[in-house]
Amino acid sequence: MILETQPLLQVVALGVLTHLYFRKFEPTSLTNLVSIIVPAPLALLAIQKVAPLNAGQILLTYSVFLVSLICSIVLYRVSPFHPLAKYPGPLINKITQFRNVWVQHTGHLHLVNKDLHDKYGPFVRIGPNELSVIDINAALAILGPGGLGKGRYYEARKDPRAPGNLLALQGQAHTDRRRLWSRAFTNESLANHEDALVKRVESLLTNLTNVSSSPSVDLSMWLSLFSLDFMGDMASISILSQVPWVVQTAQRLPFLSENILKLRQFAVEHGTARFKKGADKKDLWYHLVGAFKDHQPRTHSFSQSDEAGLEKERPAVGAVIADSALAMIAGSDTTATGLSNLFYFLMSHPHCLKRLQAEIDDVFPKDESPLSSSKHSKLPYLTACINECLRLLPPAPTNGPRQVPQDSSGRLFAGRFIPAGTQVYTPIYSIHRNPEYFSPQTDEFVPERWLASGRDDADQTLNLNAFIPFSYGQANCVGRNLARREMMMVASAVIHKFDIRFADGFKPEAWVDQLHDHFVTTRGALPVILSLRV
Ligand code: HEM
Repeated sequence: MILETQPLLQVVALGVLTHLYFRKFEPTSLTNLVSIIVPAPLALLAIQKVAPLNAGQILLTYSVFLVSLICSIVLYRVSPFHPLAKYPGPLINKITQFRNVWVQHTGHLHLVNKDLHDKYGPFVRIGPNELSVIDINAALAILGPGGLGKGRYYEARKDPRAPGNLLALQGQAHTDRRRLWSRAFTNESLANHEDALVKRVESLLTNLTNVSSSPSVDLSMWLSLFSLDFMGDMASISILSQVPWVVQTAQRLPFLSENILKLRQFAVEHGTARFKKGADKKDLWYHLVGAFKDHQPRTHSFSQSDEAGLEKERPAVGAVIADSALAMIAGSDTTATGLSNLFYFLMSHPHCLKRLQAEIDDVFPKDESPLSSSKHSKLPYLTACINECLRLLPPAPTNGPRQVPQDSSGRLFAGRFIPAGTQVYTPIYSIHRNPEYFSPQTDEFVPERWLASGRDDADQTLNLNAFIPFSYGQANCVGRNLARREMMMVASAVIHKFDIRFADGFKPEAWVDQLHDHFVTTRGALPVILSLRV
């Protein structure tokens, strides 16, 4: 025997003790983890004074230690003593996060999640310390005022070298930064953004007209270019669509990938230039930085701003640049996905497209420009189509999780106790496809369900509270009104100007197959044929 029974039992005990320690002080980084796991068995061997020590003994000690640590963790996670034990879910998910990591990598998280809810019900344990909740009362209480804040999911996505953007901030810091963002999306501010929006929609129409003689036009790509350019206008970062990797980044978006770092660098360069130049329009940047009263270019270097004097604390330049980069990603890709999905649904349902085109023609007769938000309220069927599209294919399908504070005694939501430290997902895709909230034809594109005239049937269910494509509560989508305005304007303008159908040979199912959930949705090509209307 290379080690006696008693010393081996001590190694087993060390494995179990290490697990107990991890339960109280969860390692937050690999360095943290390794700095405990590597020295602990060596320290024990030193205490045991095993001599002479050889490689076999060290190997055995480490193996026994790791096996005991892992067994202790696994047994605890599946035991009735685990605080989430009463929640149903697949055994593998209770034991490890690795399955989720893999599923997330494949881009099918939203689909797998929906299957789990279909099988296990509205509360599912999807990870050792993770719950997914589609009971809308509980979900709204979790996301809404007095609910839960963001947790370790967002921490892990922060770049330690850069200041946090709005998405990554929590608590008072989030509230303070959000106040600046909100000013950029009031009705008055939206009216100020109208010119920039109209200009970009016009250039989209020109570009589509130029390529409309081709046998196939990738509409998804053109919508990406449009939304990137428009967000570039808003965030004061110009000529985005002429930089190919920016488009690639927006279309693929793995967090903090090489392209994201390049994007940040790009944002820093352009943001710094804008900062020096000053503001001549009231775009998003203007609100994040603060207004320049005199519209004069700056002649000296600033590290901080807020000349409007609306804030007690001036926002730091680095934070404004970080938020600017966030706007380009959060604001462009999501809207382009929403619009692409809308066209996909309309082309798949020609009778809906026909009805919509009639509505648009009615509101904007032949010689009238459709580029006016003031008439959007006269387009109820378009609003219904957009709602239905955002319901069936929400561009942020899983939504970011919230977390019960680690140092709390747990929280109660809709009568269900959720223990401290639990990360809670409120997956939008699964909520929107729950027949309890939307039926009949839950999985079908039926815009009529959103119209009062289509809801005569007493068997129809439309739970407006359960419609949360922009999430809900204090950290919901701050740009939602702008996103809707963009979608309304682009859709009405394109449908007003073109007849549109899938390109020959394109299989529409391929569109949905290529939608991947990577926090926001990534997508493939949408080949269409455009014919100018006479
Ligand atoms: C159809 C288009 C859009 C959809 C479906 C969408 C959806 C969402 C969702 C679900 C969230 C919550 C994420 C979370 O809690 O983890 C969010 C947050 C956010 N969205 Fe959007 N979004 C869209 C367009 C926009 C636009 C145009 C902007 C403008 C810049 C924008 C800026 C943001 C920002 C800054 C946040 C973070 C808010 C915060 O943490 O307080 N989004 N969006």
